[in-house]
Amino acid sequence: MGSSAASAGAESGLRRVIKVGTSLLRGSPERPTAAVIADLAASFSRQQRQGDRLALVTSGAVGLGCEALRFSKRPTEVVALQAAAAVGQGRLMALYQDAFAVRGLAVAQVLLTRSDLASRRRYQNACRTLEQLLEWGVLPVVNENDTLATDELRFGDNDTLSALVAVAIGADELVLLTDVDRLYSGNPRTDADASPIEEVRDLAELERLSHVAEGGGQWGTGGMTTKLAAARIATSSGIRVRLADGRDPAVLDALFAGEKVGTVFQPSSTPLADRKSWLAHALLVKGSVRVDAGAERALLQQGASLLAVGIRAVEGHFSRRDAVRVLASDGRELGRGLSTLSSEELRQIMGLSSEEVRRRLGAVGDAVVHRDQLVLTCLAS
Ligand SMILES: Nc1ncnc2c1ncn2[C@@H]1O[C@H](COP(=O)(O)OP(=O)(O)O)[C@@H](O)[C@H]1O
Ligand SMILES: N[C@@H](CCC(=O)OP(=O)(O)O)C(=O)O
Repeated sequence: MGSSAASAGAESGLRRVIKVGTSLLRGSPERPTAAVIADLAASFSRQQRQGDRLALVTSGAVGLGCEALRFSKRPTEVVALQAAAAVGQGRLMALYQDAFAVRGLAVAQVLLTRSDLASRRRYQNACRTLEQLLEWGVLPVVNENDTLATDELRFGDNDTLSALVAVAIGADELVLLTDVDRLYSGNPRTDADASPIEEVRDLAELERLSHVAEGGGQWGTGGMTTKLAAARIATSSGIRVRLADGRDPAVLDALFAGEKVGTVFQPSSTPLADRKSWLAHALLVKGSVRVDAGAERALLQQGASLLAVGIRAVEGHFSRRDAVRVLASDGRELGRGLSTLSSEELRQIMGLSSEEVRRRLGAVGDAVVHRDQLVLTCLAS
């Protein structure tokens, strides 16, 4: 995020986002939820004193709601999940408030929906609020606004949300705490031969590993699949990701001390800038445009804007300023960006020269997707 970069420069410590999954926050008879949170508070307060700026992304609203309602398993209907989250979110915050107060730390509830982050104005607003909390030394405790998020606009899991929060605050590191000690070559619960993976060096290696990820347990939602998606978002934005076992109360201190635990995903050496990262990851894509070989060359080799003359097909229904995928003629994704024209307008003018476009549509700019509003996702490494 623009403003965070400047203020982050003056800090002595690191900016870190720690995501705590449902699998941990459900607790166990030996280590109930309150004990998990008390351990987090102890580690957080030590690290804040070292100069780090920390934000927490927490799951657990549905899990704690289900516990309060004495449900034996997670409901599957969205409305029941939303109502359970409404029961659990207040309980979750009360636990954080109490445990962090013991350590002298104030906490702030931040509830976000996917559409908040997909609108640039609301995204920047959220960034500013998070920045203010960090400056005050107050811990943002972020969760998805489960009760309000509509089905098609839900993250559902908090892994993706945590990566976007890490991008939003200009974090150096994203820590994913879960109930498995690291990434394996297969789900260790079902595959006895799965071998541990300690380091994922770049995005190409991450892509090659995508097949190893499976879903999670009874209470977690995304499993390893969404953790790898989160790692892709964060590392392509220059943020190191560490996946570690939150069942171990000493794990955060070890991570903060720089010890090798869990799996580390190294950040890209050519990270996307803030705006491009937002275009690549936060947007809700409404449709796509397919371009010819000449347009593909102009976009990839010259960094040009996309003009109507290179568009061969338009898919979906979208309005001016909506996000679209830019596809090669064979369907490969080249990039994502904001379209200056609606799908209906584009269908009238695709393949036409800029002069002809103006004759038909009046005073519109040459670029259908301006290069400043376009990120070439196919070049990310
Ligand atoms: N390749 C893999 N390596 C490690 N864990 C995996 C893998 N594939 C699937 N998993 C599962 O992912 C689970 C963690 O995800 P999840 O239950 O969603 O946790 P959380 O609630 O912390 O997000 C682990 O318990 C493990 O069973
Ligand atoms: N927002 C939801 C989180 C959903 C969830 O289970 O996420 P995760 O811990 O990533 O599997 C909640 O608070 O229950």
